[in-house]
Amino acid sequence: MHTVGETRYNHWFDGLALLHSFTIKDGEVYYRSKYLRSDTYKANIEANRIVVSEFGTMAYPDPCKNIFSKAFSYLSHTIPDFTDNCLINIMKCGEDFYATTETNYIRKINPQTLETLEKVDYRNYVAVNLATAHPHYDAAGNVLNMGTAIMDKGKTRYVVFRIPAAVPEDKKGTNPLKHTEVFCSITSRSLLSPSYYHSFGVTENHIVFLEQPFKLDILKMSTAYIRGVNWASCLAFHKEDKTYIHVVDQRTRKPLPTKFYTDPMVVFHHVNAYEEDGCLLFDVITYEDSSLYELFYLANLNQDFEENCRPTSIPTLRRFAVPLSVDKNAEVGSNLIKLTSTTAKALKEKDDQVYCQPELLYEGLELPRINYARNGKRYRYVFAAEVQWSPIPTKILKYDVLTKSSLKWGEEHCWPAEPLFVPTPGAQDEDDGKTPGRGAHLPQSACDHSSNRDIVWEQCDPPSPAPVSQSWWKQALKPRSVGVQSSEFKESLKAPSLLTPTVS
Ligand SMILES: CC1=C(/C=C/C(C)=C/C=C/C(C)=C/C=O)C(C)(C)CCC1
Ligand SMILES: [Fe+2]
Repeated sequence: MHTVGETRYNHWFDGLALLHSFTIKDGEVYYRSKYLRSDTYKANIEANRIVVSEFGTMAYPDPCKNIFSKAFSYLSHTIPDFTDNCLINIMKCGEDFYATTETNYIRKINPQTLETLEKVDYRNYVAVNLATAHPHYDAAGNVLNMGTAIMDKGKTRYVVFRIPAAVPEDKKGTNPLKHTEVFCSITSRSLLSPSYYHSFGVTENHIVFLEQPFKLDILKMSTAYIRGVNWASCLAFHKEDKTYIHVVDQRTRKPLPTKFYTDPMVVFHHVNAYEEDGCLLFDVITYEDSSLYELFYLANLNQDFEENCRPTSIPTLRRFAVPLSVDKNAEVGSNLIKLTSTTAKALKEKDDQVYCQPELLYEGLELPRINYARNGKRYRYVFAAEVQWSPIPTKILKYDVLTKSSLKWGEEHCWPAEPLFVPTPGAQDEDDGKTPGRGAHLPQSACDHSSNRDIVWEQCDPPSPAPVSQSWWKQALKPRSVGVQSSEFKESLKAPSLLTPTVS
């Protein structure tokens, strides 16, 4: 919902959350939807205008009656209380389902009726101010998620936390969130400008976290209300910085000692990650800058995109490879990746640094999904929305990372959303997601050009060569300087705590 009364949100990531439910049964699909009755929704509807700030829209509570309450209402926002408009994803915790966004709030929902239930503040269970809407699950259903603890006990950290699927026998009936534990944490390079991240990767033994130069400016955030600017303006891409690749060993819960890094980039979605012959490979959708967020201002979306809003970088699937153990005596400049399955490189540098150069897999895709049974493992298929020079997808894509071929589906007057892969119960093949009885016995492979149930997949040309703007390789040739901790970082250590997460 992008308008409330006479007011209108500015950005696509602001709209009031709408829950969707699809039930696929006996060859039919049943659909229902309902607005999430968040506190934000209720306050807006009651005031008949937008009164709670979202990512791209700064809003103020009901007009204040007098100067004192006005001053109070500004001051009370010095520590921002974020929105509970959980518009990004659905998370399963034990038997419970939650609608999620990236703030400290999640909302329990009834998956059958789509009713909105309790509002949960992550900060009651783990000290985080923000958390991703893309948690991971292990085979037992335990949740692994990441959040940022801003200036907590003098430090800003990226915290990996685990919510168990089941509670201990003697605590039966209690909420699994009460048993949340910190799995590990990574100290942010900067106290006042931690990286923004939308997802992270896991393999069977490791966790991959990209500390990218797309950063939140905490000082800007803490003064955003007074300055009347939105949260989006507190995010900035620092093209002069590097992207640090943190790899945590799940067995020791400690980051690997080698400093892995790559060129500056922006990543929203990790597709998958896995281990192969002593290397960790991870596939991500990369951008050269943060222009994606600018594209999604509704004012831009109302115009003719192709004409006015060409993104400066298109979403590109890239594969990175990181060696899990680095020989200290390896020659500087040597490639530590000996795999034949990828052209991604990891170049040894001095001072325990390794520069990673990815392999380009495919250009023009977003909202990636996989068969989640393959998460953290070797896999073959990416299901995604195809996005070329317009952010509105018109096709879904099935990309085969092994053969590097792809199939596309599109139909006139159809605009696909994020494709969700639902495996056939008991399926053996990774891409077996067919409804039994409706062509389920046809062979399944990326080379299958034939009619796939009612869906006609179209075989596609191999990806076109990278356009000139995709300057990864050129940049890779430039000399790279070793990162130093900025004076801002040292200064910030003296600053008082602005956002203190609470744990009870
Ligand atoms: C409200 C709010 C935030 C919201 C972010 C959102 C809503 C991001 C959505 C991202 C999507 C949908 C990405 C898709 O690739 C921040 C910046 C975390 C911090 C400040 C408060
Ligand atoms: Fe996402």
